[in-house]
Amino acid sequence: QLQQWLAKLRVLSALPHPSTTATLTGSLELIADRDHMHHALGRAAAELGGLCYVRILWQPLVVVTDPALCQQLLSAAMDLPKDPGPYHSFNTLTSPGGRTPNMLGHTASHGYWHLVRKGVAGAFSPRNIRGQFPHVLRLADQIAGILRGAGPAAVLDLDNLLQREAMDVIGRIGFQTDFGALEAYASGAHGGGPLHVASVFETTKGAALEIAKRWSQPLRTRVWRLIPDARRGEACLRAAQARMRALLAELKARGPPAEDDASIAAHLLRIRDPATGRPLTDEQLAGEVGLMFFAGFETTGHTMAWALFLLASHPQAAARVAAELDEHGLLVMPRRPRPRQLEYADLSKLKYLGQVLKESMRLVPVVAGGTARRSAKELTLRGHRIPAGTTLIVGGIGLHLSSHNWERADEFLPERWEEPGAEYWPGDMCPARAGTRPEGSSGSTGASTRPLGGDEEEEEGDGAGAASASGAWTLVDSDRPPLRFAPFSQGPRICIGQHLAKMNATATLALLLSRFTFELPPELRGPGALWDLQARHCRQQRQRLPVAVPPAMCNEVEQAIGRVQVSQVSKDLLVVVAQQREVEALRFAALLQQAVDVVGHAGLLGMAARMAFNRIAVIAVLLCRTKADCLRQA
Ligand code: HEM
Repeated sequence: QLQQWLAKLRVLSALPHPSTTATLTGSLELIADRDHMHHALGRAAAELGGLCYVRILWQPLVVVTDPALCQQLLSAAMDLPKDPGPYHSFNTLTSPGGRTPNMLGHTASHGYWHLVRKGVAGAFSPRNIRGQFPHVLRLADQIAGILRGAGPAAVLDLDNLLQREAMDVIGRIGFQTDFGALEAYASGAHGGGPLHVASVFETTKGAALEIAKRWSQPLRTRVWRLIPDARRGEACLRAAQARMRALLAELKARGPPAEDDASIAAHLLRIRDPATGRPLTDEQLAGEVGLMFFAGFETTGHTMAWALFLLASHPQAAARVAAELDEHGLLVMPRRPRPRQLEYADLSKLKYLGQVLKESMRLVPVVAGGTARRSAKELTLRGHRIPAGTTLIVGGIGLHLSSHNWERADEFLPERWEEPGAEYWPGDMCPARAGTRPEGSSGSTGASTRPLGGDEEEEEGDGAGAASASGAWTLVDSDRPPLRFAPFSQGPRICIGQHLAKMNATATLALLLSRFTFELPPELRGPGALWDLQARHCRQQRQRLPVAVPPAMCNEVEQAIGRVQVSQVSKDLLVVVAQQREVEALRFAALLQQAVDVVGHAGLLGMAARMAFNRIAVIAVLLCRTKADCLRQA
């Protein structure tokens, strides 16, 4: 095995790779700094090109951000299976031990996956999503009520609120169930924060966070019994699985779904295996119920939070959104205190808001890791050999932030979307197509570019390579120009919830931005602010309303603060550091704590390690302070 592994590394090292690959850790630093991971991966893609090789610890990865290769690898024609490794932990969200893979984690794009994908496609059709618009509006209105009710002096966590809203939307549309996540917030049942009270939202967040930690800490799954934080994470996972089973029991207790029931649950319960006529087993159903729930709420919530953050840091763009809302009679103004109600048809008319949403999804794609694939056969890509069994990371953040794919790649420029076909790789950047710039949006078949709110044709499924209304498969048109914008991925395994996510995000942002303006505190303005920790201020029209939004993408602060709270070590000090953006100290302390947790719970040196940790954490914090007033607080 060692020989095979070394041989694989030798073959892969013919690909462009980072010059600073350490013998033991490889290029770990690329992902170790999670707050700046976006920049690091974007830079790596720009430096190394669209096809490169990186090793993270012992794991060799081929990272593909060349749009033409991404299109080819993710096409239905190529049918490249998913790599089971990265998806295993996601399966554990919905099934004990990850034994029953859900649709997302199914490696092959046929058989079970095809059955389920086709079976639920109707629930996500544009017509069905359009019918759910009033529910979304009601929930968005509930957030507005919370912002208003909190008053000008309150500090709110917008990212948390928006995730709650997305969760309630899925509860309503998916399962005709009220998860009450926003209600819990409004009634104060959320306690001191997302890690404290075991409501549906907190349990689910805790479970999702545990999965994220398992991704970034490979040994965690093996030693979880030794780490109190991991034990708590495991408890959240089990609680989340139990909730999914309880939800399924509730759904089944309602009896067979009515004919006109268009919910995701009804679609799942109607699925029959064509060969045996049997429905999905309870294990499979619980997995799919859980998947819909998990895949949709954090992604959509964070996406909305990032759009608000970017607008808050780009007042000119925010002013253009306000002008557009005003033009459509939707903006709250002194002369128009009660504007007309937002309608579904407005969503496609709010062109600039759509551009803002696209640009923030380009700049901060919440599924930053793209999709992981693994070929059973050796592949040849751009003349390079890729040995069988190599993990390929396709698309994701590098696709969106590489200067090979975009001009001024890391700037927030909603205006770039005014150009028709901006989502396609232009001919002059694309070696294989020099001079063949795509002709505007008319040729668009990319599902992620589909307009909202118009009179769309009914579409069962998802565009490129998706199941059509008849269930037949359309192959990706090989003449289609490659996409350089794919926040929902592409090909047959493209996100099934994209229409729902876009409708929810556009409607919620339109409603909130028609009533509030969001503003950053002065210390967070400036070019580097996007990539730093965020404590935000939001201004209600004519009155100040500070709102704190934690970093949506990586949960770094949430994790770090969570750990600090767990051990009661220097908690206040570290929270102050987090607020002041001295991330390094926080990360250092969190790392130390992880080490201490392992040692401490092995029963050896526990006390001594903890005492040492206290001291080192305090020193680290003091060393990292830059401002005199923070020193005083410390
Ligand atoms: C802004 C919000 C969202 C983003 C950015 C997003 C992104 C993605 C991406 C990139 C994938 C492919 C992942 C991979 O191949 O590893 C995916 C798959 C998936 N998403 Fe989403 N998603 C969002 C919202 C939703 C919602 C609201 C739902 C459902 C309620 C959902 C359900 C799914 C499912 C079931 C899959 C698996 C599809 C398959 O394998 O056939 N997503 N999503």
